[in-house]
Amino acid sequence: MSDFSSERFSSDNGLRRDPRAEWIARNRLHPLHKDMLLGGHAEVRGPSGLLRKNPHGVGFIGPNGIKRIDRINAVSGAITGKKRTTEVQAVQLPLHIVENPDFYIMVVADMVGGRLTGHDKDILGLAHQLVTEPLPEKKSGAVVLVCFGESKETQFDLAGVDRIIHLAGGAFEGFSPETRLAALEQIETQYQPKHWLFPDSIHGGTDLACRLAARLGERLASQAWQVKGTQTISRCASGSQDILRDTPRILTLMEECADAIDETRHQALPLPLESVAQIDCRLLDKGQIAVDSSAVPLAEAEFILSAGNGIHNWDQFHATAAALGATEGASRVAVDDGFMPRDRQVGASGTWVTARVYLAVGISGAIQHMQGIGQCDKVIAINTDAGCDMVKRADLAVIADSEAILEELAILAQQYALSKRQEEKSDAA
Ligand SMILES: Cc1cc2nc3c(=O)[nH]c(=O)nc-3n(C[C@H](O)[C@H](O)[C@H](O)COP(=O)(O)OP(=O)(O)OC[C@H]3O[C@@H](n4cnc5c(N)ncnc54)[C@H](O)[C@@H]3O)c2cc1C
Repeated sequence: MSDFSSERFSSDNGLRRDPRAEWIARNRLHPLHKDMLLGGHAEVRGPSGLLRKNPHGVGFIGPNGIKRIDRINAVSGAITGKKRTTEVQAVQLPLHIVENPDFYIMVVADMVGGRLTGHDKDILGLAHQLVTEPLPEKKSGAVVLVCFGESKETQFDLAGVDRIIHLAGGAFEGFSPETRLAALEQIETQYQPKHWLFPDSIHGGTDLACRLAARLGERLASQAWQVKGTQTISRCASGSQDILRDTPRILTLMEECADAIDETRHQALPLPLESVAQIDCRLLDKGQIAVDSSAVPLAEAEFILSAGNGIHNWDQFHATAAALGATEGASRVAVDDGFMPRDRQVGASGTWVTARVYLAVGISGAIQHMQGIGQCDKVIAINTDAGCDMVKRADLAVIADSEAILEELAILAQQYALSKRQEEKSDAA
């Protein structure tokens, strides 16, 4: 593997130029050109011997003093995969340390599908605004994430989590508001948080916030979208009016109430919690039931089958999505051509998705599309072009005609469903 340094030291410690590295840096079409830029080389010595600054390179410090980091998965992801981006961020961002916090702000996250949602991240951003608000005495606060059930999140540190209380295990899985409330009461007793922040959402945030407020005998602010110190603005009258009120201790917050954290890393240290009291639950979660996958909003879908310009048989695409139980997505071209509705568009000008599996069929991987799938766990590409950006980004790629692969997929899904039904029948017998 080549060493991409354009400068080397000679035996007498004088600076020696590497003409090959300089040539690669100048030649955009060279296969190693992008690796060189991503290697953190913000400066390259030009042919005249002058140092040339590369404003697009990771690590370049702009005129405003801000260091450029690789924040979108699309560019680096297309070349080196998602992991590379994570590494770059982890190295570049300064660590925010809270030694001995005087107070805590609790953020109770929805964690849909076991990962922080965009909504959760906005609230973590708002929690940091509340922490840094000027206080009469010089006090330091920490943002604590409280989350329940299985977690698949790997980037708590990048989302602004100073401390974390993670309650997993049978009692906290699924719909378990009574045990979760008992845990929140325990946290209240142990840490007396300055604020409790919840997502104003149908995923459990609003429900849990109302239960906690009722249990503590406090009034909460619901649908809050701006919190400025002692004053909070909440939406009311079906979203047609705002009301200004004093900031209470418990708030349910709307999406985009603040910017998510993206300039710092945080410690995400576990915060100890004494054992939660056993309670007799009157609610019993008997598991999930199948829903119509086509009715699931894209932003919440766990498994997306996405169609691009490489789909030529749309009936087959819809049938395969139904057989796989996948939510349908699309590239902008598929939407603009009228094959898919606008609310199914994935990407910069569509929906940013966070699926566990994103299956891109006949999608080339334009930057605008890649921006929308940056948070997906696993990307699978089906494409006839082995060199396209979607194939480079994908964790698994199938280089073949979309129609042939979708046909096989539909057959396999039907066979699986049939064998499941037969198993159930024999179990019942
Ligand atoms: C301001 C702006 C905003 C935009 N926002 C978005 C956005 O939000 N979302 C978005 O998606 N785009 C967006 N775009 C458009 C984007 O730039 C691309 O044009 C678009 O994503 C391309 O869609 P595509 O990959 O489906 O089509 P194409 O680029 O045409 O790619 C089709 C792919 O299908 C493959 N293919 C062809 N035939 C087959 C076959 N039989 N089997 C398998 N594979 C096949 C080809 O190899 C190719 O890779 C935006 C553009 C602009 C300018």
